[in-house]
Amino acid sequence: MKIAILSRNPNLYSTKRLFQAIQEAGHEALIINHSVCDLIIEQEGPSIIYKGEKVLGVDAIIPRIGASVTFYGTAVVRQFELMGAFAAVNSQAIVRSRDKLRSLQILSKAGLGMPKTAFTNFSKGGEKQIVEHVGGAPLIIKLLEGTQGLGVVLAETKKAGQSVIEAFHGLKARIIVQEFIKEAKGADIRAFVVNGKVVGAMKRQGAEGEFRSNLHRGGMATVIKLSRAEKAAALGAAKALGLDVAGVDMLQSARGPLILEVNSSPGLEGIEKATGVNIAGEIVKFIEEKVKKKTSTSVNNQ
Ligand SMILES: Nc1ncnc2c1ncn2[C@@H]1O[C@H](COP(=O)(O)OP(=O)(O)OP(=O)(O)O)[C@@H](O)[C@H]1O
Ligand SMILES: [Mg+2]
Ligand SMILES: [Mg+2]
Repeated sequence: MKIAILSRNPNLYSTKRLFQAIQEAGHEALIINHSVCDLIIEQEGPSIIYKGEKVLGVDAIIPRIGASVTFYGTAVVRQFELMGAFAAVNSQAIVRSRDKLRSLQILSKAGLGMPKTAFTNFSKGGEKQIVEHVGGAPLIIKLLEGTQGLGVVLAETKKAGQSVIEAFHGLKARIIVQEFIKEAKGADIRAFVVNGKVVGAMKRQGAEGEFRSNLHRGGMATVIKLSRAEKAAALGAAKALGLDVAGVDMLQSARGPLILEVNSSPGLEGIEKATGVNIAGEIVKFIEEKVKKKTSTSVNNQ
């Protein structure tokens, strides 16, 4: 099988590990920088030109699309899908998961727990009311498309909350406002889901005095065994968003696990190092299973 990793940086831990896992399983591995692919769309069918040559014979792709290139990256994933390649993460699901608001709407419809969240259309003068919607202070304000913990603010008082909302809206930045989950104590849980199974889980504890647990913000990761409810929440979230490979972030609260967000290109370094699990290998196994099934159904249908 020929499996391509869509990644802009071949030196990233995740890219290197996936490359290695593909080769270890006896397949041909290649890395394609999606940001410099040209997409050709014509009557004879879709094709991709990469470094001056037509991309041919790719059986499956593993998209690793950074948040800043979601639009172009997902167009490339879609093109591969149209060309018949199996995508470990579906293009529509990536788009869905990138929008925090849309994801939370879908997760709430699926009956999953989450911090109470409010969204408003730059309402001038309505800041006080938004703060009340989520139960007053302390509260969390986040940019809709932030990542690595940047653009997440904790407001300790109602007044501070209102000013931050005003400031973001003044800059025309879209935000969500959320109840602050105190019991989480600056920690969150990352469950790594592959093909309807939790293949690894870690708890990330924020640095001293930091409410954000992101590893990029100095958080520390340790392996954790999930409760039954946490496992069910992680699997439910990945399923609701249509992601076969996902990093589900949850907070532990007095009312059970609360989903924060679901990542469609979750990093492998933190989770593999914390758990010792060969997560890259699990992703390759999943692809093998899907592509085999696809080939056998097409034979059966002939
Ligand atoms: N409602 C909340 N209550 C308590 N802590 C929170 C809340 N929301 C976020 N946090 C903390 O802040 C961190 C960053 O928030 P979140 O994951 O939503 O942002 P992000 O910038 O998208 O991060 P990522 O890099 O994981 O995409 C969380 O991991 C968690 O530790
Ligand atoms: Mg995020
Ligand atoms: Mg997060």
